[in-house]
Amino acid sequence: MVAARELLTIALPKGTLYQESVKLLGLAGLNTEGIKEPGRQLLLYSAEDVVRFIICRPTDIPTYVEYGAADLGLVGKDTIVEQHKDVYELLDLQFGGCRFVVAVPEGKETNLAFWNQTRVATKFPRIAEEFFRRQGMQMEIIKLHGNIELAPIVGLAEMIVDLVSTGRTLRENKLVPIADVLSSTTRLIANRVSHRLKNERINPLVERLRQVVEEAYTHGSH
Ligand SMILES: Nc1ncnc2c1ncn2[C@@H]1O[C@H](COP(=O)(O)OP(=O)(O)OP(=O)(O)O)[C@@H](O)[C@H]1O
Ligand SMILES: O=P(O)(O)OC[C@H]1O[C@H](OP(=O)(O)OP(=O)(O)O)[C@H](O)[C@@H]1O
Repeated sequence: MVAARELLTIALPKGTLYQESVKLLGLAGLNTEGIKEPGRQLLLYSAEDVVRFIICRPTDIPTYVEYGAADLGLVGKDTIVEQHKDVYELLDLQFGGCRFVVAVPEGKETNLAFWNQTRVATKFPRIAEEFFRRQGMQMEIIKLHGNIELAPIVGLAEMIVDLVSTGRTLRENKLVPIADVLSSTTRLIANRVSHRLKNERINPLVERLRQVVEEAYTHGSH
């Protein structure tokens, strides 16, 4: 008798990373028809694969995975570093690439050390704090939840630490990068217990994903 496959729960990030996450899982052999256009549904089930998908905010993915509400999750490295949750990072999926920079208004001093003991606005306070500690700088970190570029324009902070992808937002708000903080791509993370107990389900999927990513990378589709 063939043993029934254990249910695998995968947390997917809403937003920027969603479509590419679904595409990658599809290429790795999962039936993703039901999750391509999820509408307002937050929990979807693929009976064929014995997989359940949780659709949540990117910032919440490490929490779902740490507590085991999801066995696996796809999320940006930036979020993993910022959240510092106890999860196991399995694979670099190599899409959703972006970098974090320190930026100041155009025409202002570009030597980072000059800005010691000033205010920096960011959505990622831990990433910023660790960066400035390594630089030997003491900054007042102001946590915001979005539209970070506004802060130096209206005098809330002297500088920002924020994500740059195309560079358009910085340019349109007349800000220039003066230091690199972190590079980020999407990672596959696992709950530590699931990784041990559900290895028969997780390992083959990880291997298929690894092949898909390697092929995509070799053929330059990312
Ligand atoms: N141009 C980009 N803008 C935003 N995020 C990007 C971009 N390029 C890649 N990313 C990656 O996508 C992740 C999620 O970004 P997204 O904007 O979809 O979420 P969010 O609205 O910031 O969600 P939350 O508020 O839950 O963090 C980022 O943490 C980053 O790893
Ligand atoms: O270099 P670009 O391609 O212009 O992308 C960078 C922008 O994208 C992100 O913002 P997002 O749209 O996620 O909104 P937010 O500011 O509310 O986080 C980030 O915070 C920048 O503002």
